[in-house]
Amino acid sequence: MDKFQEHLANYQIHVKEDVEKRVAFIREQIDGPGLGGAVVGISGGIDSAVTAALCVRALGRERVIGVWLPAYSLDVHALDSQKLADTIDLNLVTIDVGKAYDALVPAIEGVLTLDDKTKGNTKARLRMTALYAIANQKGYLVADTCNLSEVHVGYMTKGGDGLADFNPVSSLTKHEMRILAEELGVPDSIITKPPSADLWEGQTDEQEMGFTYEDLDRYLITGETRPEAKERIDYLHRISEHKRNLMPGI
Ligand SMILES: Nc1ncnc2c1ncn2[C@@H]1O[C@H](COP(=O)(O)OP(=O)(O)OC[C@H]2O[C@@H]([n+]3cccc(C(=O)O)c3)[C@H](O)[C@@H]2O)[C@@H](O)[C@H]1O
Ligand SMILES: Nc1ncnc2c1ncn2[C@@H]1O[C@H](COP(=O)(O)OP(=O)(O)OP(=O)(O)O)[C@@H](O)[C@H]1O
Ligand SMILES: [Mg+2]
Repeated sequence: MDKFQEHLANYQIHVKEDVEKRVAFIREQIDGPGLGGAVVGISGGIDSAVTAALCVRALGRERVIGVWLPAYSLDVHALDSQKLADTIDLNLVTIDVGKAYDALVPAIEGVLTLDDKTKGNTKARLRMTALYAIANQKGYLVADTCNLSEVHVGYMTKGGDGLADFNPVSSLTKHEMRILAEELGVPDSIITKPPSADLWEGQTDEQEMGFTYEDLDRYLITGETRPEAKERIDYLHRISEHKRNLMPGI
């Protein structure tokens, strides 16, 4: 077993304690300021599944709202979101942001043409708007789902999935998320699905980032990885500093 595998095996041994630590953190975030509960965007992917499962464990079904927010999203993700809700007893609602997207994009394109990435980021920022409307109205907090691997390279939309009120998974690499997902009873189809932002057709995280989660997580856990991957990870980390330290001011 190499250093990376040893680290993951050790995480597996301590995963139950880790669940308790994260559940306590969520209770502190919500009950500390006397708030009502948490709202989580549910995409059918593993990061939101783990985040929602932790929130339900911490707060109970009545104080967590999961929101499926389709905008030309794939059916497979809708099915997985429902499967997750049935499995972890999550109160799941749907808000279609497709119509808002269809109205907003042509209005912006009256000024300038948007490429697929910018349009995709616009979807993510519309989702943020819907989640905050719920949190605002109910006195809830928005849960962030970005894991350590994504945050390290800035693989999230600024003001979209990169904006929330607290994050119960921010110290976990993607590989640790998979171990935690199994512990929390997240359905297998969600755990084994290739990670995707689903912001445009055919998008996958690893293809867009230009390295694998194994390359990235090995680097985060051991400090070493393939030289070509290291160069690109360091580059993405450098240019995404502004997403980890929001709004410098003077
Ligand atoms: N140096 C700087 N200082 C301060 N602000 C700076 C900046 N450079 C750019 N910015 C600002 O940041 C903006 C660019 O950031 P942003 O809007 O995020 O856009 P960008 O980083 O170009 O794209 C977001 C990336 O995250 C991926 N993503 C998004 C959502 C979910 C997931 C997923 O894993 O599921 C992945 C998406 O596929 C894409 O590759 C610029 O328009 C500018 O406003
Ligand atoms: N269709 C959607 N409905 C609701 N929330 C969404 C949707 N798409 C994305 N999100 C939100 O944006 C977050 C970021 O997406 P991301 O793809 O990184 O995570 P994920 O889908 O949970 O896991 P994975 O990385 O394995 O795809 C999601 O966790 C979720 O909170
Ligand atoms: Mg996803």
